[in-house]
This record gives sequence, structure tokens and C-alpha cells, in this order.
Amino acid sequence: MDGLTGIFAVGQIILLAAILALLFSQGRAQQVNKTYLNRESEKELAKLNRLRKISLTEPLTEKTRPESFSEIIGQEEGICALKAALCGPNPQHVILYGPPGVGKTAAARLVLKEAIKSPNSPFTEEAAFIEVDATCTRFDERGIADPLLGSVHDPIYQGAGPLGIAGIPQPKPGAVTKAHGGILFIDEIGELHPIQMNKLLKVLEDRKVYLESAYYFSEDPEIPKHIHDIFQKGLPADFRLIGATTRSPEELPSALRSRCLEIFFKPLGEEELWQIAKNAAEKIGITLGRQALETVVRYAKSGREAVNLVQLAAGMALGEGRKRILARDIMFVARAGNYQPKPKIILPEEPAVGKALGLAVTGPKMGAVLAVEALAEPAESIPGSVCVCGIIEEEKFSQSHTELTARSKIRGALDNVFAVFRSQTGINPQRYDIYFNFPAPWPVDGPSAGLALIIALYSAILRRPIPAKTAFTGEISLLGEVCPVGGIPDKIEAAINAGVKTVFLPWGNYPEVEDNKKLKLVPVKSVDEALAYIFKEQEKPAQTSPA
Ligand SMILES: Nc1ncnc2c1ncn2[C@@H]1O[C@H](COP(=O)(O)OP(=O)(O)OP(=O)(O)O)[C@@H](O)[C@H]1O
Repeated sequence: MDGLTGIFAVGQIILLAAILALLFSQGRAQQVNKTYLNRESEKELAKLNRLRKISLTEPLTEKTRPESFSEIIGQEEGICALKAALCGPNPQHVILYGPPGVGKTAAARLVLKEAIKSPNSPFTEEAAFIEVDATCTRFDERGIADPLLGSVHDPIYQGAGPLGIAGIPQPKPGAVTKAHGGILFIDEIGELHPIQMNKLLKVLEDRKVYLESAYYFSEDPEIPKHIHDIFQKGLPADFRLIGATTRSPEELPSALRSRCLEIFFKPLGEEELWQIAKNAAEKIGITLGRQALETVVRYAKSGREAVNLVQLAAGMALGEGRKRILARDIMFVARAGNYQPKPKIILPEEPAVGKALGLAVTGPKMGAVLAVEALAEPAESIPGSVCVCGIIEEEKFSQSHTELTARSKIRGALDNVFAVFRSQTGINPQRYDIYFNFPAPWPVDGPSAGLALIIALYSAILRRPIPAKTAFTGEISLLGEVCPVGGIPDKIEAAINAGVKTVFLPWGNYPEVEDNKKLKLVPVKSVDEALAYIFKEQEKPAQTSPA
């Protein structure tokens, strides 16, 4: 018995010694490991600090970035609306629409500072401005990673740390929580994945984010209090959203649009691009001659392009020891960057047969002047042919899951034009071979070209010249009425920029027109009236401002 006890005791001692040896070797291994990690970390830190000591000069893009609203050129209306939306006591969510590079991001970045200055603003000095680009917000449908909305790091994942080892899920706040109390700016919001868009809408509604995890149990006493709190009450996400997009409003979900104030930034005109280029050159301490500015304006389609041209040309000039940018520097940069000169409509200086000017809208706040050419020759056989170039022939649209195809609106307008022409003049247009051409850089559509079309047709068949620098907009009905159309303010602005001197427009649109001295506006109720004023030179009282 005693012998057995002795053997047992010896065994216990050996076991204890083995356990102690194991623990010791583990402890030592950990110690070695820790020392190794510390040494590696120090090396990496030293490398990082060396990198941080290296710094290049401030990029020219940074130097030319607008620092106040007054430096954002040509967007006074948009900025005024943005301030109204965000600088008052009840800030609203906003969507900024507009073509690329016209100052949307620049304005969004400045508005929070402006709002904080306002005495009754709910934004405090600490309010955050968080910027996210929807084209690169990645997410995982299981909610493992979502830098926009927040995610949960579940204990099954590697690197879950002490909480993970203890089986505790860890919530990670996303940009919506980081922006709490401030502004979340989502650039290119139109590109947001539909799943994220829906989740974002829910956050806008609740003003908090609810996170979920299969590893969360509300009864688990091991889970720390703050994690219970997050899973049960959600993470705070009370911010104001500014979304910016180059898409048109119809392409954005209506649920988002209905929650936001929609603000449109306009494409920049020649004078504005001129000013932007001039300011950019001043900011980087270089001069830009008149010819160089003219070249910038010819090639730049946006504020960003104007600034980019100046910056690169400045690099060239400085490289050659010059403090002045020449037109040839801009030309070189434009050619190297494959910039194409902007299509520019050349207005006829003299009255011309068969050449009318139409007014179009190519997007939100984007008006354009386009030429409408018509040629008519007596046909060899009746009916004569009709040839139309430069228009959209057919339109496709979906309705209740059905794909429909319709004739384009301009095709319909053409049919009305022939019918009205015949009833107005008694001349059968089928006795002619008729050619229409729209020499625009994009395919033309819409019923508002009706008035320009009938004027061009009348001029071509009756060989009557159309007055120079005169543009027409208006839909015509089968009975010859000139009906109201959309986009009048933008069309008028485009007409002024192109050098048009007289615009014929529908009487019904006249009240929308703002007072202006740069253009003669002639409102008409019928085709008959328009033809009379243009071709029979009847006196129409000139009106330059709405009655
Ligand atoms: N209206 C403007 N006035 C002054 N500078 C401008 C203007 N528009 C653009 N710029 C210049 O171009 C740069 C880029 O503009 P910004 O990022 O604001 O354009 P954006 O409309 O947000 O374009 P995107 O839709 O491509 O993001 C600005 O930092 C500024 O230097």
C-alpha cells in the first residue's frame, strides 16, 4: 500500500514538474514573441516616421481649391439654395445635381463652416463633415464590412481579439455614425448600390443604425454593457445628408428624392470659365495672357478642366523659367490631354433661307442653341421624299414591366409641321423633296423644335430668308397653336451666351421669363402670328420683359 502511495506521489511530482516546464516554456515563448513583435513594431514606426519627414510642396490642385463661397464662380443660385437648406435652424437633406467639375463638392465642403457661424444652427463647433465616395464604398451583404453604415465583427473571424475570444460580437461604427451631429457628404450618390441605398434611407428615417449579429444574445451577462446598449438602442446617426451626382433626377430613387431638397448646379459658361482660369493662375502666382485665357475657354468644359489646364500649363511655363502662361502652353496641354474644343454654334450674320435656330435642353439647367436646316426642291414624283438627319428616330421606355417603343417626339412634331404648313399656306408640302438637318453634336429630340421646324420649312419652300440671330422654341399643335414648353430660363440663358438677339417663344411661357435687357423676347400664340411677324414684317411690339 505504502509502496503504491509512494509511486503515486512520485508520479504527481513528475506531472507537476512537466506542467510547470510547459508553462515556463510557453511563457518564455510568449516573452520571446513579444520582444520580437516590439522590435518589429519599433522598426516599422521608425520607417513611418522617416516617411512622414518627407513632404513635397502643396499640389497646385490644393492651392486652387475654393476656400470661400465667393471663389465658386457662376453657382450663386445653387449656393444660395444650399445655404437656405443647411444654414437655418432646421437643416434639410440635400441632393446636388450638375455636370462634373462645376463646384458641387467645393460648395458642399464649405457649407458646414457657414452653417456653424449661423447663431440658430443646430450644428456645433465640433460638428463633423464626413466625405464618402459612393463609387468605392464596398460592403458585404452579411454585414461583416460596411464602412458607410457600420458593421459587426463577429467572434468567428480571425483577429477578433479578446472580445472575440470571449465570443462577443463587436459593433464597428460606419460613416453615418461618424457624421452624427454634422454632415455626411456622399459624392456620386447615384452610384450607391441599391442595398446600401435602402439601408441609408432607413437610417435617414430612424436617425440611428441598428446592427445585427447571430452571436448577440440579449441575456448574455458576459457581453459588456455598451455592446448591449448598441444592439438594443442602435448607434446614433443623426446627420444631414448632402448627396452629389452627375445623374439626372429621374435616375435616383424617388424615396431618396422625396426626403431631400434638390438643388441644381449649372454648366459653366465662357465668362465663368474665364474667371475660374484667371483666379487659379492668380492663386498659384502666375500670369495668364488674354490669348491663353481664350484658349482655356475654348477647350475647358468645366471648372475642373479650366483649373487643370492652367495648372499643367503653369508647370510648363515654370519649367522654362517663365512666370507667364502663353496660349501655346495651353494648346500643348490640351493636345497632350486629348481635350477637344467645345462645339460652338456659329450664328449666321445675315438673314438666310432655310436656316433657323432652335433652343434645346440637354439636361438639368443645360440649355443649348441648335441649328435647324431645311432644303426643299420640287419633287419629280408626288409625294416627294422627306429626309431628316440628326434626330432620334424611336424611343424605348418601360411601363409596368413592359418594354414599349414609340416614335420620337420630334418625328411627331414633324407630322404636325407638315399638316399646319399646308393649312396655313394652302401649299401641299408633298410636292417637294424635303430635307431637314440638325447639325448638333448629339441626336435631337422633343416637341419644342416644332416652331423652329415650321419656320425653316416655310423659309425653304417660299425662299424667304429668316432674320439672323433669331431663335425659336415652342411645340405646335395640329391646329397651329404654339404651346408652352419646358426649360425656358435655361434656353434663354443659352441663347444669350450664344449671341442670339431675338427669341420667339410660346405666349404661355412668357410669365416665367425674367426681366432681361440682352435679348428681345417675342411671345406668340399661334404659328400664323409667328409667320406673319417673321416673313411679312408686320410690326410686333418689341417686349424685353414680362408684362
Ligand atoms: N464653379 C467653380 N468655381 C471655381 N472653381 C471651380 C468651379 N467648379 C470647379 N472648380 C474647380 O474644379 C475643382 C473640382 O470641382 P468640384 O470637385 O467641386 O466639382 P464637382 O462638381 O463636385 O465635380 P464631380 O461631380 O466630378 O465630383 C475645384 O476644386 C475647383 O478648383
